[in-house]
Amino acid sequence: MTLIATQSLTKVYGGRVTALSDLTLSVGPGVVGLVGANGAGKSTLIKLLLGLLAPTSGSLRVLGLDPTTQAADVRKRVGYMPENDCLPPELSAAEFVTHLGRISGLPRTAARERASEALRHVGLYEERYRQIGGYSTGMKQRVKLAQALVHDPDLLLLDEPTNGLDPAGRDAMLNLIARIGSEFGISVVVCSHLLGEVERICDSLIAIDGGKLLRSAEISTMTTSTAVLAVEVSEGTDELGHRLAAAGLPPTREGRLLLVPLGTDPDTAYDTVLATVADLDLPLHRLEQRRHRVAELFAAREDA
Ligand SMILES: Nc1ncnc2c1ncn2[C@@H]1O[C@H](COP(=O)(O)OP(=O)(O)OP(=O)(O)O)[C@@H](O)[C@H]1O
Repeated sequence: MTLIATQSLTKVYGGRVTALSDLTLSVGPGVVGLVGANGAGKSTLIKLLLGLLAPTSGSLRVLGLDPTTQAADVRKRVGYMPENDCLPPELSAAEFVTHLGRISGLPRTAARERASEALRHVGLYEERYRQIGGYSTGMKQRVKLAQALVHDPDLLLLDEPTNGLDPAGRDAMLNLIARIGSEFGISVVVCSHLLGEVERICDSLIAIDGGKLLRSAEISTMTTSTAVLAVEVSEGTDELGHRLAAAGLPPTREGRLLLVPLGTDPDTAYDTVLATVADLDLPLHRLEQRRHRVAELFAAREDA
């Protein structure tokens, strides 16, 4: 099932600044990380998906709808958490989220109930009648998340939800987003300039750079295909390296470790390593499987 599809999507601001260039991508259900450096074009893409901006050229679909001509329908089914602080300090969270529920078309009582529910989900139920102006940054981010959830959307677009949070606050926010994805079955696109931060909660990643698609893939395929076996022997490291290379498993050296690519048949590779160590009668000190972190894969690609 495709939730978001873009075809050669291009956005040029004021005839001069190309924010997105010929972007073609397809997003399925789950928690999807949209990562890229500041200025990569993430916010622009989100605004196009919501119909807040019109593309310069190309086309896009969100839940099968065209945001350029069906923006109101898109926004009924999509929740949006903007990057910037946009909260009225004098209102309570309950008033504000109820108000946005009303704007989304909910009747008064339903809006109030849904607002309480959304604020409960984000952990602000107890504090919901306090003025937002007195909230911490973490609490304000949660109010922004609650207002995106109030109308029970099918898809959430979250623009830098961890902005301004300390490490503990970032962790809590990411856990909350992961929970929304798994418990409520809502698909989530979460924008971040910190790849290492979002990768742990995402099912797939889309990386953009300078408005162009860098890479789009499921996290599992990115990590498993590049797993390595780290082998450390107390002596005979060079000899073991040569023998493994001759056996079709050329390792790379990292200090005292040999990193052996496990490739597409990890069981056979594992057996070959063990057999070679035994054959050479070397004292095996360490043998562990390592997964690359996704950030390392992107870095490796950029170096290539
Ligand atoms: N309204 C605008 N007018 C002109 N240029 C713009 C406008 N909005 C964004 N840009 C430019 O478009 C490019 C992409 O910006 P965008 O905000 O989409 O990136 P981003 O990846 O979301 O970055 P950030 O995380 O810093 O917001 C940048 O060069 C930015 O300066």
